[in-house]
Amino acid sequence: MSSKRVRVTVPSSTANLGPGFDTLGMALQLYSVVEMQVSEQTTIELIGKELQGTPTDKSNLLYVIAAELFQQAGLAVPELHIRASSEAPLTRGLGSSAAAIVGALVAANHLAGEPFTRDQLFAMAVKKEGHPDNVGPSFFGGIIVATMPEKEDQPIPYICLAPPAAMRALVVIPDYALSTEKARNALPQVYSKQDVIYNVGHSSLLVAALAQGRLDLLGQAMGDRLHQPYRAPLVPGLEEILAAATDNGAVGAALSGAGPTILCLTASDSECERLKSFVDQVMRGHGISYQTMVLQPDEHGVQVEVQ
Ligand SMILES: Nc1ncnc2c1ncn2[C@@H]1O[C@H](COP(=O)(O)OP(=O)(O)O)[C@@H](O)[C@H]1O
Ligand SMILES: N[C@@H](CCOP(=O)(O)O)C(=O)O
Repeated sequence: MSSKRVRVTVPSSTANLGPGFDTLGMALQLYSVVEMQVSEQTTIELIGKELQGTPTDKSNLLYVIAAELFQQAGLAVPELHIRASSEAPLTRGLGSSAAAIVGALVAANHLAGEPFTRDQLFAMAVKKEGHPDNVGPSFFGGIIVATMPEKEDQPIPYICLAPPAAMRALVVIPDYALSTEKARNALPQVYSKQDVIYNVGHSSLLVAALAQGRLDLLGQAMGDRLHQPYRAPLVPGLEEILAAATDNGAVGAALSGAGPTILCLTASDSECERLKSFVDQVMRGHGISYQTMVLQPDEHGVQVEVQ
């Protein structure tokens, strides 16, 4: 077991990108940091306002995930000093839980002497989250197309695409929380054939458009009928922004992850000001306070430093 301190930096993610429910996601330059070191006693230090209210005992997600990794490696679970921070707000649809899981797995794997490969860690993270679209970008960076394997013991099949160079993400982050669990519970159990065909077509077109840098097609390709219509009642302003973002400077728009953050993609930084004033009008109309950030895609994924 290593006695060194490991520092892991993990990008946030915006999952689904509209029609790619549970299968598509993009990493963003908005980071979580997890530092971990074997210690005599477990202490969890959470830095910054975003992690306020998160447990600082052994029920903390970071500790739970690290402990599970040591157990799976056949090692005794050590006491740990964990220090963490998050630039992304939690429960907003920017993949904070996925980033925490990835950060804790990678840090603990390092302390344990690297018993697991990157693909095994990815599979462990996917098992925890239940879908690969937010943990994939946090691990690998860029745009990830992934699906669940046919059999449980098979590796997660994925492809990583480089985001189109000039593309920017304007994220509209409301000041209220919406847990992924609640937003998943809003979805139906069964879909019509037409809606399934609609999403297969849109998701396929979206992946091809992103691969070829065809930002002009995103507005159409980002249409979705599997989750956004059912989550819209939980996210005031979503319907209006999805309907008119492309008339106001965006090349496409979607609910980010399970929401309530709304993602607007633009072809350059210069389109963002016009888009911000449109978003402001919609959100004020609903009396929702929010913040916006203009983010570039992250292309590196998780980064490890041993100190
Ligand atoms: N750095 C962290 N440390 C501990 N728990 C975390 C951390 N980041 C996220 N979480 C947990 O993940 C939950 C948010 O997950 P979720 O509802 O899926 O929203 P998100 O869209 O932000 O991933 C938080 O309420 C918290 O329990
Ligand atoms: N496909 C999932 C993605 C959840 O992402 P998160 O960032 O909200 O955790 C879903 O839409 O439920």
